[in-house]
Amino acid sequence: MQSIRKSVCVAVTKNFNRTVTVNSAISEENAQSKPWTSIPGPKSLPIVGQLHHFLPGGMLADPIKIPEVLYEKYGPIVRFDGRFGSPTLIFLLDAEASAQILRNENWMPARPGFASFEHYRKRKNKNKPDEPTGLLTDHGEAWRKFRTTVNPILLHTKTIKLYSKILEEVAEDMVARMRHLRKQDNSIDGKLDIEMNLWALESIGVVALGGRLNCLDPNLPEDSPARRLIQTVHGIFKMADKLDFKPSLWRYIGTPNYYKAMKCYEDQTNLSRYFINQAREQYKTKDQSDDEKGILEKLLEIDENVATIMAGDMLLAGVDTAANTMLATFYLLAKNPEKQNKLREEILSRSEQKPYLKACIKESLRVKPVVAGNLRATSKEYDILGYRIPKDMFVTFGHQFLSMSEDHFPRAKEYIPERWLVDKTDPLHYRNAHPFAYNPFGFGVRSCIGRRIAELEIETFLSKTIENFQIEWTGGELNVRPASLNYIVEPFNFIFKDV
Ligand code: HEM
Repeated sequence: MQSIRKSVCVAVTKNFNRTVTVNSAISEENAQSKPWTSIPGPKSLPIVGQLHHFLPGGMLADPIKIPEVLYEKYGPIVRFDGRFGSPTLIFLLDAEASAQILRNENWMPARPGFASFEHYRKRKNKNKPDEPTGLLTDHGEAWRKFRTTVNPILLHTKTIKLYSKILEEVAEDMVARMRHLRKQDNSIDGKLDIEMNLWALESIGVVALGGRLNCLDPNLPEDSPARRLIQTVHGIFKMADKLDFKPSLWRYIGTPNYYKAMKCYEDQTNLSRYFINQAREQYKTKDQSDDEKGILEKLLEIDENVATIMAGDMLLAGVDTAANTMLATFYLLAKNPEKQNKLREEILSRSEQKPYLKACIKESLRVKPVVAGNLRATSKEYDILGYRIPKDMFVTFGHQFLSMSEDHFPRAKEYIPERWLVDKTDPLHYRNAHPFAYNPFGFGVRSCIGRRIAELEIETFLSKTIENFQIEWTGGELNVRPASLNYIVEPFNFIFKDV
């Protein structure tokens, strides 16, 4: 008899029987579980596969409703067949089943999702195949080695705290810029998403490179490197969606989108190198003690290549994520003026601790997370919810669906920062939810390395905004365009009144 490592969970949610078993080998007991090909999912047609469901009139035409529609129709596990090189995906909408895979994949987790970017970086490295390409695109031992090098510096609280003052200056400059852009009716002239991108790039720029990029200069030209870098960041997430998830023939032939993507990746690499080289020139004139040294300086002392790649990846991963979280938080506070007033009271009290501020941001990431789901490629076979999932299968965890579910968070659709503060006797207490129902920064050793940085940036800027402006929303629902990230799009019906 084989020795089998196994954990089993049985529960009933809605009408679906749930069983989760994780095995390194299949036992007689769970040989009953069905093959992954029997997992229910939208019907495939010859050639087009499941594409027609996403077209106007199709059941998945509204991207925001996809998880709800899938859950109602198929239950907590759904299969999407791959076509033309796009991977087959198993969509998990169950917290316990997600926990089973994420916990078991936590030794050296593989997060697919940037295959075409990885292809670009590996092709660029073809004469040095052993060189790393970075946390977003490396897997296995290469990823582990890179992450082990950067973790002690990027996750060091004292190092992150070094940036508090300069991030406050960035926030003050952004508030001044918003005042400058305000029209007579207190709305902002121009596109608020671009403005938030400029703030996010300036903020992550000071952390990644140790100096100001001057993105908030009122005379910043339209073709400035900062604005071009922002465009390439949007491009990378857009291309990941088009080439790496949707059906595309780029793996077999050079499609027009393939060439577009390669150009975008090249531009992003060159633009971030431009900023990194500028920062390195400035270091030459600085004489700093070890305590004052920032992330780039410390990484440069360890490994020049790792330092350059990490700085570039921060300028990539830290822009759209922080900008869209900011926009979502503005909206939720504008729609909930009593919460906004409570937050302002805490900020104006000048108290050192700001629990309500932190709770407001946590709640925004629950209600309107910028990353709706996460991904892993399985490193072994699993028995999940009665199905056998093979090794190397792509599994998506629908974390936004779970964090908005009444099964985990009472009054789930409401914005209630208090749920992160009340004690455990209160039904709203966040710990009543399954721990894997709320994962906005991912899970485990592969979770977001920029989490503390993002939190500090957002807390600093949100404080300054709420201190200076009463934010209102003048109508309609907020428009969210889900893609690789949840993008908040026009119209931006915000009013920023002086407090
Ligand atoms: C609100 C802001 C942000 C959110 C919600 C967010 C969310 C995430 C999520 C969900 C992941 C995947 C984790 C996993 O696979 O388990 C991730 C990975 C990552 N994030 Fe963030 N992120 C944010 C901001 C940032 C910032 C500011 C940086 C810059 C340092 C950053 C850098 C990264 C990197 C480099 C990875 C890949 C980590 C790895 O694979 O080892 N993120 N982020």
